[in-house]
Amino acid sequence: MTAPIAVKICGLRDRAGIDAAARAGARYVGFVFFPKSPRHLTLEAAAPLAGEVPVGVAKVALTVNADDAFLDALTARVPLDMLQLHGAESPERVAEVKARYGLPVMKAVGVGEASDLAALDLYTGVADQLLVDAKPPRGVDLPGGNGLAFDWRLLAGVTWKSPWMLAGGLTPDNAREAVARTGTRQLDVSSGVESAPGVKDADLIDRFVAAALTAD
Ligand SMILES: O=C(O)c1ccccc1N[C@@H]1O[C@H](COP(=O)(O)O)[C@@H](O)[C@H]1O
Repeated sequence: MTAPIAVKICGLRDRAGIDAAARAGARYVGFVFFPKSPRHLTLEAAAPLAGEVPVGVAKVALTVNADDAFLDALTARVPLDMLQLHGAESPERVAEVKARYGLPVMKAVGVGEASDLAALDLYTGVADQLLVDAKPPRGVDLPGGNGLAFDWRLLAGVTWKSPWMLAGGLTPDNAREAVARTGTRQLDVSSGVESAPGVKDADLIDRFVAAALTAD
């Protein structure tokens, strides 16, 4: 049986964004803990926000090469359902984080060309989920959240044993095409549902989720 399509809205920073994502039918909401990002949240800001997320919507914390001290503080203060590791974390580090915090881990891998896909195999069976994102262009500081897509044709005929999400440059206008071209059952979006960097737009969130959920 084909899994139903699930949507993650990442980079939420306020109650209005959480409400919009939950109302639209998102399955996951993401909070970014990376100071260089326009979507960065402090632990102090994130804790009450995470507490507002309705039951049934998974709260995902995105970190980039975070050390144990930060993850200890994050997991102690913010109620979470999943950790998203979006840096250069090795498979060993993913396994360590999973064991230490007892939370499911999603590992992001940047894809720009066919040879990048091999890295995803290293995390299959180690991470609970894979996140197949666009590789950032050279010189760009953010490892994700750049609103750029990769060539989805690279995924033709590719499958992984672990559940996976597609990310990178998704928008309300290309969500259906992304599902059709890649066969993904999970979509992760940030920039494509914003009116400005870090500012989520309820109408775009609505349109994105509606497009994704009716993509079949
Ligand atoms: O959103 C960010 O600011 C961010 C910062 C650091 C790492 C990842 C980040 N976002 C993730 O990137 C992808 C794609 O985002 P976009 O839709 O292309 O803007 C997504 O997984 C976000 O969770």
